[in-house]
Amino acid sequence: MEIIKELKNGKIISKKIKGKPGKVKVFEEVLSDNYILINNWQSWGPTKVIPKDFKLNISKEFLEKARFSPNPNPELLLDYIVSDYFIATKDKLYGFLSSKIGHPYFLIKDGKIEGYIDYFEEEFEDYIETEPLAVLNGNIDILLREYGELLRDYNKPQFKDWNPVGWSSWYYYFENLTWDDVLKNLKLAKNYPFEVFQIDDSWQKDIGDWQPKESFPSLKEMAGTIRKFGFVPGIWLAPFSVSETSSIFKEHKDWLVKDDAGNPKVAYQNWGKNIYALDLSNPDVLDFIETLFKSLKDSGFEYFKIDFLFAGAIPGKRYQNISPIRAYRLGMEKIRKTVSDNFILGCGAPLLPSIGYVDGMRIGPDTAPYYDPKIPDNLGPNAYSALRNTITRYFMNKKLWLNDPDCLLLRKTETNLTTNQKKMFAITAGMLDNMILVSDDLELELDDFLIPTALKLKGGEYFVEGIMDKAFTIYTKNEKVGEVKFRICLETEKSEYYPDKDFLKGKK
Ligand SMILES: OC[C@@]12C[C@@H]1[C@H](Oc1cc(F)cc(F)c1)[C@H](O)[C@@H](O)[C@H]2O
Repeated sequence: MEIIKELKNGKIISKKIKGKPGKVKVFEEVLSDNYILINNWQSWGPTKVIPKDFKLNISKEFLEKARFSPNPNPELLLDYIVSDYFIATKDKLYGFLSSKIGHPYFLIKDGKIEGYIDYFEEEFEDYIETEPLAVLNGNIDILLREYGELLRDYNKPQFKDWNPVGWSSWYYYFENLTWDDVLKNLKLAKNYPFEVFQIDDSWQKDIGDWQPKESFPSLKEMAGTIRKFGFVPGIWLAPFSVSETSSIFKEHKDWLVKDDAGNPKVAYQNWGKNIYALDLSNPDVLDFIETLFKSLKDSGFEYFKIDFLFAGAIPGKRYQNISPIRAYRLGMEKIRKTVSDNFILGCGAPLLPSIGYVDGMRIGPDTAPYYDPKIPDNLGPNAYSALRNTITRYFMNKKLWLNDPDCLLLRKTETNLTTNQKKMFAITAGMLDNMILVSDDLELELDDFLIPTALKLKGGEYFVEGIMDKAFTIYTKNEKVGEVKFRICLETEKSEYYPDKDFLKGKK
């Protein structure tokens, strides 16, 4: 039985289901255009415009390593154009309003847009209402903003109104960060308007063994030192991931998501290892998560970048026969409750299932010291695709969470980024009121005029026009700069801003 709620420019559809529905088809409509805006389920995946006959060219080798990173049903990517949560054309938007139990997605099949919700193996004794689907008609630029409002109003997320500015170690030091590097950058960071100083992947014994490795001090000393320099102590971890070499893997295989044969299931490969997923439906695992975050908080950390979160939502056998999405949200709820007054940045995270559990959300692939529109979207690092997602997912900002576009890389050496590419990123992130994080060795010479440039543009009302065109026009209005318009073409790297303002040109 279908439930329909009429809107001024469309409708919201849901239905009642029970039993073991598995993959439920809830919608289909002839595809009325040659170009579609598609979306990926998690932080690092693309939101982008493609022709309707686009070939994803996802290889089996890629899927062997990435596993569930690109999709909870990765095999679909071999045969179809898949779009998670929402899909659009220039005058229609089809968008699910939640992913609390099922995973909603679209396939392009035989010239049609088909909408599905995957409830995996979960069984429902009583009727449940399906994840609602909004079907909207109008100009896509307006519809995206409206979809963001519908998502906000349906999910009603609470998140901090603190829009952090800070430093992160990853994009210069990667896993080679030493404690001396931390101390050096802490001293230099005092010359910048940073509030947060975040240590990224490098400090830990192993993925799953969240104690400092020998060359780092205790967690208490790490956080205390950062605080002593006047910054909010931030730390990275991948809380739902367990590496094959970790003590958890050796001692608690019962805590892991299993395959049909009852063996631990590889969620993805990284760090040269097989990485497994914690079963968040298991009360003992939730106790582990609570103890972990309580100890990080008690050590003095106040900002948590929680990464590779998709691992918590992989399909497989669990302690309770609930959907992977429901299990994931149990884990996220536990983290949110344990560090409720601290800042949580989601990363590598399934987007809709994370609404309400994070304060900030990485909304694009990793940035990189290169900008290349020709690199195919494989969730890999690229300043071009990070900037593209910053624009195409702008409508989520300050409705669902604070958008984290990933870090500004401002160094003039050890990079292939031009000042113009850095400027495009900084101006866009500022105008769209995103989190502003820098990741460089602060001892290097930086195009650091872009930090006050971005900060001056923040805090306003904003809108993006031309989301499906070759060039975007970003509008911002705030009391510091008045009204600024920024026309940007990512492929040609041509951009113009109106009115011409000195601070945009590198004059302090
Ligand atoms: O291990 C630390 C690290 C790299 C990981 C993560 O970025 C990734 C992004 C990917 F697409 C794939 C992957 F394996 C990692 C995350 O997005 C980065 O910011 C940084 O924290």
